[in-house]
Amino acid sequence: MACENNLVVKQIMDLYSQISNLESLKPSKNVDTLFGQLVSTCLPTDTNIDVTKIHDEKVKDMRSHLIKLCGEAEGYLEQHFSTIIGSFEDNPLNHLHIFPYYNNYLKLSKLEFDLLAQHTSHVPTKIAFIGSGPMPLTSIVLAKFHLPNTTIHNFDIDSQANALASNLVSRDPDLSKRMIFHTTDVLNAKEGLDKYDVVFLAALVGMDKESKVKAIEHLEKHMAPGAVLMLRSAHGLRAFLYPIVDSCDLKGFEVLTIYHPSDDVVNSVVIARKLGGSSEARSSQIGRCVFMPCNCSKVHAIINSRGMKKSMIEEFSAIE
Ligand SMILES: C[S@@+](CC[C@H](N)C(=O)[O-])C[C@H]1O[C@@H](n2cnc3c(N)ncnc32)[C@H](O)[C@@H]1O
Repeated sequence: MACENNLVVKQIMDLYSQISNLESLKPSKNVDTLFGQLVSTCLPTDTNIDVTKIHDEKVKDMRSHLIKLCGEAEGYLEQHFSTIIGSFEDNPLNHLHIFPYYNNYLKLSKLEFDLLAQHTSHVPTKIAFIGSGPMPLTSIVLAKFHLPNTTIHNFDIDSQANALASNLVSRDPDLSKRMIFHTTDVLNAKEGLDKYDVVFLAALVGMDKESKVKAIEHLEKHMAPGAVLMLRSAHGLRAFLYPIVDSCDLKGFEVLTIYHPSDDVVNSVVIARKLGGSSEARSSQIGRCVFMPCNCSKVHAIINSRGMKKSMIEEFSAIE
């Protein structure tokens, strides 16, 4: 059936035409309602929509523009709430729950931490988060709840995002010391990238395939062999909201796991290891781990077995 005749795709296209006609994407009742409807329309995972198999140019063009609009709106939303939360007299980190998607970040960061723990034998001392934003919630949640002795270096192209973000953590006795901010385009971050055990690449860094692959190639060039790259991708209808990262985009890396949540965590998580690391680093993996999509944030590591239902797992191999 032609994709644009698909009822859900028609609903997404209708929401897209309303969103693309908005005067501004800054938070307002109308903007919040439309994006709330868009997210709930794209959340179901029981559809057979595969955006990579859409040939209808109109739908493909709509998707690439919609991803950009979502990214722009997400930036404004973070700016808006970071300004409010940062204005509290006491420690702003006591008020993070005011951010509408705070619970999603609690679940996404727990999922990413669980995946990291499945594939590494030691606690990372230094992490880089590329594209941290005005509300660097991934870094804050990881530092506060999962990695109490890790320093997180946050990179963002936007100096205002970093100013808002550093204000959020400035009055926290612990995170003010463990959260460092750098203003730079990821493509200009060279020296020092080989000092990180783990590098996260935000979903909004590289909003189309070409720029995503460019960022990944840059990181592959400058990361340490054996270091872990955590990326965010999308699957099914959710790929109308965020770009997809495929295994074939990760040349120079060994893709360890691609995990597609089936709850309200929108992003899929991709974890890969830069080739050339020590055998010790590789042996710290527990085989070719694959994960079954599940609602709970506890990730079930299942050693790959050919008998697994293909549709629920993706097998990985090193990409030279
Ligand atoms: C809105 S944040 C989302 C991340 C989210 N705050 C988190 O904690 O997971 C994404 C950020 O990526 C930044 N960004 C986009 N392209 C970038 C690039 N090429 N280099 C560095 N930062 C970039 C944007 O300025 C934006 O602030």
